[in-house]
Amino acid sequence: MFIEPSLRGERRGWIEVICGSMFSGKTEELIRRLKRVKIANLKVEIFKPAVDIRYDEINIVSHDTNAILSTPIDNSQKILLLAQDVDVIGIDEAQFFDNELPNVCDELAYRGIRVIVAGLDMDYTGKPFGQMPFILAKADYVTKLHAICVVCGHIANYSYRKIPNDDQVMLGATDVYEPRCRICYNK
Ligand SMILES: Nc1ncnc2c1ncn2[C@@H]1O[C@H](COP(=O)(O)OP(=O)(O)O)[C@@H](O)[C@H]1O
Ligand SMILES: Cc1cn([C@H]2C[C@H](O)[C@@H](COP(=O)(O)O)O2)c(=O)[nH]c1=O
Ligand SMILES: [Zn+2]
Repeated sequence: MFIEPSLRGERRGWIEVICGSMFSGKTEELIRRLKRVKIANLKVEIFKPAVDIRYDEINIVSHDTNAILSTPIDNSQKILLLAQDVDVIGIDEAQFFDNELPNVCDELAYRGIRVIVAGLDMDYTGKPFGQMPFILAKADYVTKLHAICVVCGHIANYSYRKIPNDDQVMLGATDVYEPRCRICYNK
């Protein structure tokens, strides 16, 4: 389990990334960390891409229906504007953000802010998704989570798309995707 360094005392920012396949628990882990931030009475702002309306337009919602309030935004630069006087920033579904997100995360960390980013490391074809590889490269801490393969029960790190559609972005949950291990994904 990730144990957070203290934000008390000398002000130092950093970037944490939570990645993995769909259903691996990224959103639950993000919510867990953000709830602890609130318990510590630190000031937090939480963002998600406005396109992510799968379960809710405003809240971040996990597959297990855990939820936390967020601000939907259509441009990563808005995070810099809205991050005045905060201690911690949370960002979900980072793979959907624009190319500036890695620089935005860097800038926030240099301002002394703890930045927690959750997102898919790979798309349904197994390719790195959006800006995630660049944020992973810049991260101070990386947590890679795994789902359970629905075919064989081993750990899964691929998101298998069940529906024929070549678009990289296709919102959905169990209606469209299932987590699979390396072997079952390639069958
Ligand atoms: N095949 C699976 N493997 C693991 N968890 C699953 C699976 N199918 C459904 N779940 C549920 O998904 C939850 C994780 O949801 P969530 O945090 O939203 O994941 P992610 O953000 O990585 O897609 C688990 O706690 C579990 O209840
Ligand atoms: C693999 C893959 C996923 N998506 C979409 C499907 C969901 O709406 C999100 C991922 O949500 P989760 O919190 O990780 O379960 O991304 C996509 O658009 N393209 C893909 O290749
Ligand atoms: Zn498998």
